[in-house]
Amino acid sequence: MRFVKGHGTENDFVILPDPDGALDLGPAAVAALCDRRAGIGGDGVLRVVRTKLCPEVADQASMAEWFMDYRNADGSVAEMCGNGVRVFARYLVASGLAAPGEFGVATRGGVKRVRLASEGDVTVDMGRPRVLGASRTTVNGREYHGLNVNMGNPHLACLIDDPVAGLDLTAQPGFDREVYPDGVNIELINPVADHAVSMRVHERGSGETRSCGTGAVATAVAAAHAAGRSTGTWAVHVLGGTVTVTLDEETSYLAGPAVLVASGDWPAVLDG
Ligand SMILES: N[C@@H](CCC[C@H](N)C(=O)O)C(=O)O
Repeated sequence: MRFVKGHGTENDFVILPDPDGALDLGPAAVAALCDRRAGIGGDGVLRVVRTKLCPEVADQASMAEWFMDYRNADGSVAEMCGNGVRVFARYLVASGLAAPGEFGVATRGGVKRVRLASEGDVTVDMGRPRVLGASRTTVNGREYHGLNVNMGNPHLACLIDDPVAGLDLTAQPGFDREVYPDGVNIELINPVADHAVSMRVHERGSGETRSCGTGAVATAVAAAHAAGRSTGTWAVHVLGGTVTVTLDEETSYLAGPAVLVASGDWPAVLDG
């Protein structure tokens, strides 16, 4: 199996080209690939497969040739991955499967339009965030309150007073299972300037990651909400860099770097 490794602000992925849908990718194989000591290592897997070959998204085939089949590091399936779709687009262009410019990518959360040149930032139209009320989390015994934001996948975005730099997100934070029956991605946020925030994230299925694109949009939504706004552009500083989120009346945009760093075979095929 060929693989390519890439990341968006250090939210890192193993990309598996599978144009004809030949791979049988179970949770155990995904977890083995993502293992940082015994595998390649990653926060998730992006399988690259023709949309029309996948019954779960075949209705998107007329709008998007390629389906981003996203899996978390523990092998679970998620609806969307904002950094993943940007890295996926970078891979499509770099491998000649798509031309630079603007095109659609099929995801379990619907078609996402991406915009990129051969180099530079990748921007994705993330759709309209759905704000579903308030909820709370417990991190190392401290309770934090935040906004339930759905980006196709579930988020709890909490503005907090403690500096995010000092948080320990090693353990699974507590959350309300009635609000989030399928689990949740949890963002903890400090405003650092006007329209700029620092964010740490604990992702469903992957643990703490160094960035999360859907989480960055949820973060901007929570920051805007706290400021009594619904539109504007926010810089979201994460452990792996900075992404930019723009909210307008209709939709949201996520922009930032997306790079490919290596390729190889799994399991290793060695000469000699
Ligand atoms: N890192 C991603 C989100 C990946 C999916 C998430 N862990 C979930 O289970 O919903 C992003 O950049 O959005």
